[in-house]
Amino acid sequence: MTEDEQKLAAAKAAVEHIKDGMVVGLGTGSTAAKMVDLVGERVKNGLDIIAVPTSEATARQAEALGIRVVGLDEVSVIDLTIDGTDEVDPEKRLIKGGGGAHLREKIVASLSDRMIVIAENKKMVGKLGAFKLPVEVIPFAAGALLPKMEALGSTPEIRMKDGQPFLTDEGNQIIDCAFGEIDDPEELALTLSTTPGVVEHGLFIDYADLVLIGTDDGVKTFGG
Ligand SMILES: O=C(CO)[C@H](O)[C@H](O)COP(=O)(O)O
Repeated sequence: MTEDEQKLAAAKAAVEHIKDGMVVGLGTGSTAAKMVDLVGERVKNGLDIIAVPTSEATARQAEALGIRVVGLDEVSVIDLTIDGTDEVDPEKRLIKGGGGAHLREKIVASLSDRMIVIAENKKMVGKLGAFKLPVEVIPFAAGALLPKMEALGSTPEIRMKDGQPFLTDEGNQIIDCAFGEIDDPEELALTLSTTPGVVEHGLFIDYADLVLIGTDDGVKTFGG
């Protein structure tokens, strides 16, 4: 199975959890995009749901597929959010934000009754940190935060796009922090969350309920 096929298999398994009447959070990224396509097919076949997208890109995709999209202020509860990940460890802790959408993704996930994470096999890791941890910061503080990220044990770099700092949907910048291995994700998450200028980091701890991993031997699940 190619990585794309593994992503699709995980996305298919996740979409089966969506039922009529649900408010569904739609993640961001290439795996989430496959899931959104599948949701679009089900909507065309009569599925009645409301969707809360986690990025402008996902909103555009969902709208083009005829999925009813609303903002957070229009729903009182999100029943289920389905999103991709950059890494997931055996305790269902995640690194997200490779696509730069982790701020909205975390807000939507935090307001959801349930989060299903979908990914291809290589995203499953024993220890988080090989993927550079994305840290969203306000542009005013970006340069000043680089030494702080270094002091935490990482090699930080400001994410660039077309020769300019990459800007998130909220107009912030991202510092990608290469840790190699993160020994204590909870402690790092707390430190980052209490650092002035940091808007949100890509560590998702206690967010994922069910993880669906596409593998050559079918979709592996852990959690519930
Ligand atoms: O967190 C994310 C975006 O901010 C994505 O879910 C993550 O980067 C995985 O993306 P992909 O499915 O393209 O590998």
